Amino acid sequence: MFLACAGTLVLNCMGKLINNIMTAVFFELSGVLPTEQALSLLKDAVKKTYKNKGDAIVNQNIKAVEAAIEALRTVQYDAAKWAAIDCDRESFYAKERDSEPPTYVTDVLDKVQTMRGHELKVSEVEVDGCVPLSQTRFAKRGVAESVPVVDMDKCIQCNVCSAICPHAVIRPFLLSNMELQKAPSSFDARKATGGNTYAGLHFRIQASPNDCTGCEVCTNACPVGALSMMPRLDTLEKGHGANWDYAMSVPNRGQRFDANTLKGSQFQEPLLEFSGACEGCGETPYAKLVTQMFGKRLIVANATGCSSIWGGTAGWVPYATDKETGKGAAWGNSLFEDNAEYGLGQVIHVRQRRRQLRDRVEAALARAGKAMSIALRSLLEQWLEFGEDGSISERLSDELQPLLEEEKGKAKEIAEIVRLKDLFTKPSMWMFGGDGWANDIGYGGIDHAIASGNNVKIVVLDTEVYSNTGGQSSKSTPMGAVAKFAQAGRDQRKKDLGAMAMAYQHVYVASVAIGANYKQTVEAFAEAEKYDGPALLLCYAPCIEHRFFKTGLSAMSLDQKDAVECGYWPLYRFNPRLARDGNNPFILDSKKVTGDVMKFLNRQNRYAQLVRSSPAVAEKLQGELQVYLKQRHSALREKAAADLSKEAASLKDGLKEAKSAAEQVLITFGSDTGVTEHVAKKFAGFSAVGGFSEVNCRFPLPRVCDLDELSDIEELKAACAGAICVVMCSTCGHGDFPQNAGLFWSSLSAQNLASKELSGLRFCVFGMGDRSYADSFCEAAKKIEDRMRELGAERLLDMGIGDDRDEDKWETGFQKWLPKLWLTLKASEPQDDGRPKEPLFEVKYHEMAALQTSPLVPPGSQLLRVAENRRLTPSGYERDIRHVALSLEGADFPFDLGDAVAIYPENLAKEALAFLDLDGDRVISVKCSEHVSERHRRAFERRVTVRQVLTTLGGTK
Ligand SMILES: Cc1cc2nc3c(=O)[nH]c(=O)nc-3n(C[C@H](O)[C@H](O)[C@H](O)COP(=O)(O)O)c2cc1C
Repeated sequence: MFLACAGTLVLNCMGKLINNIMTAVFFELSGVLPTEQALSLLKDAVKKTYKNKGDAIVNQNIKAVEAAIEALRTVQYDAAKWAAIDCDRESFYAKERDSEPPTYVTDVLDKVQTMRGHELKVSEVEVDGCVPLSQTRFAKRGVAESVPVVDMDKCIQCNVCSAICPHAVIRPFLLSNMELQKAPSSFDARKATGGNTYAGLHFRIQASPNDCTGCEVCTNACPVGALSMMPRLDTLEKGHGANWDYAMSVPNRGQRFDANTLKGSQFQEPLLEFSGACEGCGETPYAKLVTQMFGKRLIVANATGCSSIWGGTAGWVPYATDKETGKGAAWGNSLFEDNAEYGLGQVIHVRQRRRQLRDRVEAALARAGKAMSIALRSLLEQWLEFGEDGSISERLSDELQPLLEEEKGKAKEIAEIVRLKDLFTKPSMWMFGGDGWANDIGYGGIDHAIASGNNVKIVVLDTEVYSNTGGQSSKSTPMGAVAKFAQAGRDQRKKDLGAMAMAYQHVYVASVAIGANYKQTVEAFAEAEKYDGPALLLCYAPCIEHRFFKTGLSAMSLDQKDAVECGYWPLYRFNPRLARDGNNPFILDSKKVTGDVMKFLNRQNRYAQLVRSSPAVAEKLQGELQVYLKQRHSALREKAAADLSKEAASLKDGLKEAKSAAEQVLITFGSDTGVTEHVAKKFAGFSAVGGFSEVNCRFPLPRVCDLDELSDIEELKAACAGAICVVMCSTCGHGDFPQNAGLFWSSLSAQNLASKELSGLRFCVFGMGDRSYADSFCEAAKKIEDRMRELGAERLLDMGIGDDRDEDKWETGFQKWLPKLWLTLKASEPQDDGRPKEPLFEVKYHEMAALQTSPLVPPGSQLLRVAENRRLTPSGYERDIRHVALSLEGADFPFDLGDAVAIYPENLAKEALAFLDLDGDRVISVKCSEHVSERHRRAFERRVTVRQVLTTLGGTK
């Protein structure tokens, strides 16, 4: 006789009760105690353990104990064969691996995994405490009962499922035509949407059945219900394992996209994957996001706590290296009480060594500049200038490494630089830890680190309790919650770490909840990294210790949303940089409280159990908590407005007369290649001639944002309250929405919106397009206008149209529409007062030899070779019609029917140089003002020659 059928029981529905099921089975089979006595003791233990969770949970566990014994069945087996089974990796789990693992996995981890750890030799284990990365991708635990499967007909390609997945097991993939043709038959993909950057690509969401934990977080977070759960074994049968393996073999195209956006970040390879965190963990999505945004130059100092356990469980390490470049996150763990000092030490160490490198580079250029090749000299000079920008430094470092290696023998000064070459890339240095670390045990260190003004970036994964050690209360545990050491409900307010850090005034602080607002989270991480100084990110992380009724952590993202909506968890960003420019540094991102706090609290047993055990205490503490939350929200609202009103006092005075009749305006744009964005900003510039402190400002400074920033309908309504909304939108693809308007359109077109959802909202639309796209001419703008009207919004003005085919392109239609718009806004037309405006570009000359110039290509594009350029019309004929053939040789350039190729003509620089009397070989660097678009700014990330600017960048301004 052998084991029981408890496995069937587990699969049938009792997976979450596995502990008690297996304990019951153990006593029955082992005979340690008479079964009846053992079961009676076990049931007593169940009652004691779960009494605070309520009768339903107690009864469920007792039922599981009884059912386990009833489900026991005898299985006949051959004892000799059983004893001879070789529990090695081939027969165990390795068959699921899609590629050959490194020797550390086969020689060390597999032995541990298959209970042969005793065979390990000391020499096989790393002696210095370092272990190789990227191990978990070979673990293939296959623990989920069910895993998510996508319905590509419903998927809107928003990448939310991937962003919220705690284990990086569900990801978006982009494939070329050829790659799609080679894909397995069940690999269902759709044309990638979102504008030019996606041209010719196909999109699919795919989960890895053998890495997924089955938490269902993604299924619940999907805004359109495109994901459903399917038994794992069925998905394997239907080819989803093969789909995943195939998707992973396709080149990653992340470099085409901006990692500092929600959608773009999810196309970057996550360098934290398949960790052993609890299913539905609320912490890991934040750490994973950091690896996607900055992973290739990331250094993490991790405090002890959950994040050090899922982050570095010996020996399966979930931090990984990038498959293509081998670069990845460097991660180290220190104690609770000294992690901030550990991280600060690293920051200071790197800063000092980089200063040393800078000195050496300067010395080498001064003393050995002549010995160097022009290319090396120019790259070193560029590094001196741009090396403090993380991503530019990474690119320069890649270009520098081979040259330094080649030329290190030329002079001892060059050889000295080589010793520090790992520091050409500016690392992105972060500290991770939980609320116990940040608020209690490590607080002294954190305070010291942020007060020092150093560039420390601190992520607090706030589960509001010591999760890893079993749920002890921390200073972050809110009033009224039950935790160990606070069994009668915590009677103190949660420590306001954010307020304490903001009091310093020089610390960037953000409070985020990824499932509530993905965009705000990504923005906060991007701003924190960019900020030259300390940053503190408070991240709301639902945890098993919150003990959610019914849903468990499957509703992790929805819980975050509810927490924000009811005012339990505020979303804000405090950016001292804004104050330097005279603006209010505090932005409250969760302006409105709409949800019910009590409903939110009562879904979690940490609050509900107090209601059962001590109703009077619960009423008192939860009442006080509600009062506090209200007070805090109004204080945050005031903070967001009050400072501004101070800053704006002069503006208001000046505005009194001039703009008393003028309307507030919100300008929002959808733009693919930047033209509409330019028009929107130009219009905003007209509106606020001279800027914020200018008395002649024509009406209150308008907010300008892209449409996706308003993709939450509530946000749209709030932003338009009391203002006129001017929507400017182009059409791309063939009737598609621009890439920064797709999410907006998904929300606006949702069928579940009330018929008068937008009543009271006043708006007008300016569409940009090309009438040669006859049937889809300005389709996106038209759709927006129709839908807003359908939802009860009031259109104030007929749609304006900017047509590429008009004489002055969009300008023709815009100039006709503009006077009507001024009238609508009750504002006089702007007069050019002739005063100088803030310069858009600042140009600096450099005394250096000519640069080796490669053609400048607009970001997101690839350069193709012109294979043929032949005039088709006779030379005397007025029209110059040509046959141009482009070579696709060696380009990762999937090409689909209907896609577009842009030809960027070169200016005749010779004439321009002569006209402007400039030396084309002079080297310049260009600093762009904030009003220059990101796209154009990126063109000036490196030094260029005057000729280059006039030849290829002439269209920039
Ligand atoms: C690849 C591509 C596809 C386009 N598709 C359309 C279209 O379907 N309908 C339309 O009216 N205009 C279309 N246009 C024209 C653009 O809307 C127009 O050039 C506009 O000024 C671009 O503005 P933007 O840079 O802000 O996106 C397309 C342009 C490109 C480059």
